This record gives sequence, C-alpha cells and structure tokens, in this order.
Amino acid sequence: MAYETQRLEIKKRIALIAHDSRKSDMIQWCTEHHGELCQHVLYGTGTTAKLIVEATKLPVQGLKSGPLGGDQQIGSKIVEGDVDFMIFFWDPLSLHPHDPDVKALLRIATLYNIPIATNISTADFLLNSLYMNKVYERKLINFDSYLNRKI
Ligand SMILES: O=C(CO)COP(=O)(O)O
Repeated sequence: MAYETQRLEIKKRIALIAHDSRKSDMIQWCTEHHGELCQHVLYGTGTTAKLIVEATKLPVQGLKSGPLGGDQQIGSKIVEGDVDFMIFFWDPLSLHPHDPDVKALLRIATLYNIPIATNISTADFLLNSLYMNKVYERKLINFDSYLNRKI
C-alpha cells in the first residue's frame, strides 16, 4: 500500500461521541481535562455535544444526534480531513438501532488512521501524548494509488 501524509497542526480537531450509558464518563472526562481540551477544536454528536457544553461550557460544535445521522457526519468530516482524534465511548453492553452507522464510523476512522479512544484510559493516553501539542505528520493511504490499482 502506498502512503502520503497529512499535516496535523498543534491545535487538534477532536470528535467527542458517547452512547447514553457512557455519557457520564464523557462529561467527567471532559471536566477533568477542560484545560487541555479548550485549546483544541471540538466537535460532537448532538446529545453528547449538548451535555458537554451544559456541564463544562467547552465550545463543542454539535452535529446531528448519532441515531439521526451524527455518526455519519463525523465519518464525513474524517473523510474530508477535518478530524484529528476521535474519543468515542461506545457502549459494549447494549444494542443500538444505528449499529451499522457505529460500525461504519469505526471503520472509516481506522481506514483514515485516526487515533481512536473508546475508553477513559486510552483517552487519557491520547491527550497526554507527546504528539498532542506538536505538529504531526499522519500517514494516510495514497488514494490515487488505490484508484489506479489492478482490478
Ligand atoms: O449515538 C451516538 C453514537 O453512536 C451518540 O449520539 P448522541 O451524542 O446524539 O447521543
């Protein structure tokens, strides 16, 4: 596979998403890391964003609610190169009507080499990474070489 790179600036663009049973974890995590998070650009699915804004006053730009297409909107932002990190506290104990969207988001984030935290400890490690406050060259699949592959 051929690769190219995408330059991530110091100010990162972070997507914040949590299923209902994980929203309290997300709010607590955002509260604890308010000082770091406020230095970055924040997006979130509708309900997650609304609850974070209410609880922390962090400027989270809310998209549609997950089951109404919010996961797909985050996926679209990833494809457009507008998301650098994803914190997605998904619920491993419940079924969701939009499970195909959840899978699609996790798939597209993996494909685009997006660092993904699905639990508090990984989110802590990401936020404390040396790369967080530096410019970072992220490897990306070279899509021209993909389009020109032999079929
Ligand atoms: O369902 C979600 C992620 O799959 C989250 O959506 P909300 O933030 O709107 O609850």
